[in-house]
Amino acid sequence: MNNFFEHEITSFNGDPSKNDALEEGEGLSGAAHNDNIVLVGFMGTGKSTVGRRLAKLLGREFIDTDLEIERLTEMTVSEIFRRHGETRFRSEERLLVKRLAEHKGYVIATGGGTVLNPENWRDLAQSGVIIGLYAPLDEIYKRIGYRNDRPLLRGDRQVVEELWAKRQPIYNQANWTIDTTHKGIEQVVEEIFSLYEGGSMDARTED
Ligand SMILES: Nc1ncnc2c1ncn2[C@@H]1O[C@H](COP(=O)(O)OP(=O)(O)OP(=O)(O)O)[C@@H](O)[C@H]1O
Ligand SMILES: O=C(O)C1=C[C@@H](O)[C@@H](O)[C@H](O)C1
Ligand SMILES: [Mg+2]
Repeated sequence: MNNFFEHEITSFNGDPSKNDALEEGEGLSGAAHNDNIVLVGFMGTGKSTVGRRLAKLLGREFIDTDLEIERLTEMTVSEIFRRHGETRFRSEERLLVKRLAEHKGYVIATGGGTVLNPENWRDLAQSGVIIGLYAPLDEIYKRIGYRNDRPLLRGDRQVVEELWAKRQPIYNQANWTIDTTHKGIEQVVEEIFSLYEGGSMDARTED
């Protein structure tokens, strides 16, 4: 367990503005600077896009678990789901997380379902700080609703809505949560960067 976990864990009550995990003057400072920075959140919240830019800004190695699984299996995520089922995908994810968590200094964009496995959450949390990216479902559909590369987004909206709602309490256990709804990608990157620099960004995410 490292210093990050002295922070209050957030509790989800349907309102991301209730996240008050970050106190004035706190940030990702000191020795913690080499810990992994792990982005979690629902599909389309920006983990991959933000993570890649953040890593570049910090001069860190960037790992996108979905892309890494695609590279290792030589299949797209959709292909894995279609040909072998979600269970196979989750087991690839689990194996990868175990290995990643042994490293330091990465920026890691997880897949939308990676941290639903408590063992993945535990390993990633032990390896660094977990930052939750939040967006409401309407916004997520605007961003990625037209795409067909996320098998779990292809179902009825009602089913996706249930999935989204069920997952929020899990994502909301992140050390910090950033509401990305009315923010551009660069702004989200900058907010995480400020945290990293030890600034006093307020994670309650007022716009
Ligand atoms: N803050 C934002 N504002 C507007 N569009 C965004 C924002 N963040 C991400 N996007 C866009 O949403 C799309 C999905 O982003 P991205 O692939 O980074 O999501 P993700 O969280 O990695 O999703 P997944 O869990 O499926 O991997 C991209 O087209 C990206 O440009
Ligand atoms: O939310 C999810 O469960 C998923 C999100 C994507 O990142 C991929 O990992 C895959 O499509 C499953
Ligand atoms: Mg992604």
